[in-house]
Amino acid sequence: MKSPVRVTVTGAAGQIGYSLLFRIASGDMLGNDQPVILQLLDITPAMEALEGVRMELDDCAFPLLAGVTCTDDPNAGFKDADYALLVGARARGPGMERKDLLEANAQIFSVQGKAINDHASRNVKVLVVGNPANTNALIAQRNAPDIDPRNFTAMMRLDHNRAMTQLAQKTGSSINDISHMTVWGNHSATQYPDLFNTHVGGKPAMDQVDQEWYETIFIPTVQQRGAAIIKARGASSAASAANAAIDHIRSWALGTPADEWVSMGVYSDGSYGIAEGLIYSFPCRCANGDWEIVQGLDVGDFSRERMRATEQELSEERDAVKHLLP
Ligand SMILES: NC(=O)c1ccc[n+]([C@@H]2O[C@H](COP(=O)([O-])OP(=O)(O)OC[C@H]3O[C@@H](n4cnc5c(N)ncnc54)[C@H](O)[C@@H]3O)[C@@H](O)[C@H]2O)c1
Ligand SMILES: O=C(O)C[C@H](O)C(=O)O
Repeated sequence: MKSPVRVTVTGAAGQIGYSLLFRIASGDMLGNDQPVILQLLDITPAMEALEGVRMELDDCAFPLLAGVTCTDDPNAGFKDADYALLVGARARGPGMERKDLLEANAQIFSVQGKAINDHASRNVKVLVVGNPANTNALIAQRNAPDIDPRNFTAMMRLDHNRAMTQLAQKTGSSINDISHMTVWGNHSATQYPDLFNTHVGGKPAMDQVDQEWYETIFIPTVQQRGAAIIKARGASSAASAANAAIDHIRSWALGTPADEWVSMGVYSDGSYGIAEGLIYSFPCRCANGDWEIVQGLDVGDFSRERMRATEQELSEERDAVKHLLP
């Protein structure tokens, strides 16, 4: 049996937390041979509810769960963390864009970035889920100067999974037939789900759908899916968000299949002409606990324009929080 790894989850008493923790503890995220210690962080008024979640975790008698701590202190919450899932933040309501949350949530990520810098493992893998996820990841990363910036990522896997299903349903195929999906940019309404390199049943997706559906149905449906769920449920996506967080960390830690990639919000190194240092979603291959941006994909004028628009939005978000970026 491997020795346990420490997984910090913030906002652990919230909606996503409730769908996420039990799957981490059951081995869905890191494999069924990897014991975990859960370090649950939330704010002081949520401590009683969090205690209830801990009681339920106990009551599952998970063989892989080697310990659970609950705290409202970020310094304790991130102590020696090997993985950190930053979920805790306000969620948007109807009629809001995710960037409307910047002011309410940005401070959380500067405090937590500093706590990660001071207390987490030097190899900690950080996934930011709380919105606006990419810019919150940038804030955390910039407040953790002693950690490799590549270790800070933002969740785009929900968008990636949404795009896979929309395409499978349109083409009457199984999700297992879809490969090489890419969602570029920001987890926002400017994100660009790109089918030009995607395959359905091993053949180019764009030969199997028409351009009009792609432009007027597919792209807006994926871009607006979060809002559609808020409208229908009266609350933002939770189980599918937790599932995407599991998928993101699992790919990063355990690798992507040969010749396949996933979409991850990662530190831009200037690939595809995207400004260095933004947390931008690229197609990524993962192996040996590391990720790399897939190079050399076909990017025509249609794609280039949309990749730039979402980059521009991320630059504006970055400028809006520059007081929090050391
Ligand atoms: N990136 C994505 O794809 C994606 C998908 C779904 C939701 N989200 C975002 O995830 C976040 C959480 O969503 P939810 O539905 O679980 O919300 P929720 O309101 O149910 O839970 C949020 C939890 O965070 C806690 N929290 C607030 N401030 C905190 C702090 N400083 N430290 C630790 N915990 C803190 C709250 O007390 C609460 O328990 C929201 O910002 C939402 O918009 C992102
Ligand atoms: O849309 C939201 O605000 C929640 C989440 O980011 C989502 O995409 O479902």
